[in-house]
Amino acid sequence: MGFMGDLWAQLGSIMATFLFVYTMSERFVPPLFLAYLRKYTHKISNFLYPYIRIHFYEFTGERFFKRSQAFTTIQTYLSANSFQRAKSFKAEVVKDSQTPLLTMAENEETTDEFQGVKLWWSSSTIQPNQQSFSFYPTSNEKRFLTLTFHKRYRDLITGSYLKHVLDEGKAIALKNRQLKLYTNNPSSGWYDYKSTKWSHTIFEHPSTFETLAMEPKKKQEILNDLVKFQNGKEYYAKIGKAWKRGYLLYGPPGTGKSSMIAAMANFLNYDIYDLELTAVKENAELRKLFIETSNKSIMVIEDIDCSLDLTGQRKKKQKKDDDDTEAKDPITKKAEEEENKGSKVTLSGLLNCIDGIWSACGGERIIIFTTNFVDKLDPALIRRGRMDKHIELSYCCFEAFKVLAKNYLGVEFHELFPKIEKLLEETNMAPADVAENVMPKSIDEDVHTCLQNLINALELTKEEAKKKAEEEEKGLKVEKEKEEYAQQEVKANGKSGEDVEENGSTIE
Ligand SMILES: Nc1ncnc2c1ncn2[C@@H]1O[C@H](COP(=O)(O)OP(=O)(O)OP(=O)(O)O)[C@@H](O)[C@H]1O
Ligand SMILES: [Mg+2]
Repeated sequence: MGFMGDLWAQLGSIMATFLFVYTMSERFVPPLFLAYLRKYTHKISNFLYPYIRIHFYEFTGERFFKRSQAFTTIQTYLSANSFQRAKSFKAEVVKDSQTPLLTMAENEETTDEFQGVKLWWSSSTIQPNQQSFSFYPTSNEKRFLTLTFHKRYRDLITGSYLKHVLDEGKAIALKNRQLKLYTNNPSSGWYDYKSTKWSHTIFEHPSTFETLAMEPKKKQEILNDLVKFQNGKEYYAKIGKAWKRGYLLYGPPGTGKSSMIAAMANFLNYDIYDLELTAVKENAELRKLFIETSNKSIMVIEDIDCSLDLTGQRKKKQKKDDDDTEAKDPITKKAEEEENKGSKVTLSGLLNCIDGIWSACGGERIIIFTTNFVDKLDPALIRRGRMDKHIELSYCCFEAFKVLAKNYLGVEFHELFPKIEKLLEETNMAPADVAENVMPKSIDEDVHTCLQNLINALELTKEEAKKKAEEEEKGLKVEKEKEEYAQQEVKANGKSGEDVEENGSTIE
């Protein structure tokens, strides 16, 4: 840093002298001669300052909306490589609160070497023009990193070195990567350029595919699918398809849909974006949210059937058009206006984000919908190509129970297993309920007691289901009888009616 600082100070005064001479000459020297002078001034300044500088800003894009990935990656690279040379760092705690991650502090400089070539990196901040004085740092500071190198190495640096920095930075980031769980912020707070559309917290869900209770064959199939997707960069490029995949998880409550999403994130090492659709006001906002997501991520829309009236919206609109001609009373009108004030995200807006042109910004993304009622969804939403794989998570089978027994009780076999197997075949119980029944409730409960608790619960559920079925059958029987009775009455009345008519005509 000392070397560069001195060099620039000397160069500064030489440049100032040149500028002075140049300005004076503009007044007294003829234009032709001035053109020559300009050419040589440029050559001399190039000779005296033969360095190239490249700036990497923290926020890029129009109006600096988007956080630059290059900035973050370079920062990661520098934090790993400049520890010996820079003197001032900012510390940030990462994975499992082990050693903190150090990034170069503002206005700090460090050197790097690549294939025998020396380069300089510095970090700087531009303070915004402020009207009022404040003791506190402002949130509108613009940070950037500057790379300085001799122009002789232009090709080497812009070609190989920058690629090396970005690749290595990415690899380090992946190693230190801590999964994040993002949720969308209400759009009312989006308008500060630095404020983000997503808030995040550290994602530390313990669910994995080992702890997930389901048929081993089905589990393996899903794992294979995920691995194929993750390694499919070239394949997707070859077939001309955006590198993304949609999963629809459906099944009754407590069958492991959310647990499976967590297991997928842990398996793939992807962040989760939990999209709360009801907080999104319109399609344009939805698009902005999709753009702000990063690669290697899973976008989740839970309970899609409840999030929005996506299924009914098109029908409703049609109906509304029909109704428009009719006059509406003020109360109905007001209720409709209130309804429209909420989310205006439409089915086509959502479909457009999933597989329209917007989905092409970035790859390696998974989108997951969950629902308890698959039949309620619009077929357009879940057709293959959008939701490529439909996964049904169902009631607990014996294979799934064995996973739970191993996880919760540490047993792979027990004399009560055959009885449980039989009961599970005859009963519908969600894995969440099986898990709850199997879990020891106190330190005195041993494996046998826990399994017996499950058997009791299964027998109770079986009994209840039997009663319910009987009642339903009874209800159906009564309904049928009523219907038959009504039909007989109609028949009888019809006959007597005919008689009356006949009689009537005879009387006449
Ligand atoms: N297949 C499963 N394997 C392991 N644990 C499970 C499974 N299903 C449910 N559980 C347990 O039950 C709890 C609830 O499950 P989860 O939240 O994944 O269900 P869900 O299908 O998302 O339910 P909902 O439809 O109500 O959102 C989990 O915390 C987990 O402990
Ligand atoms: Mg769930």
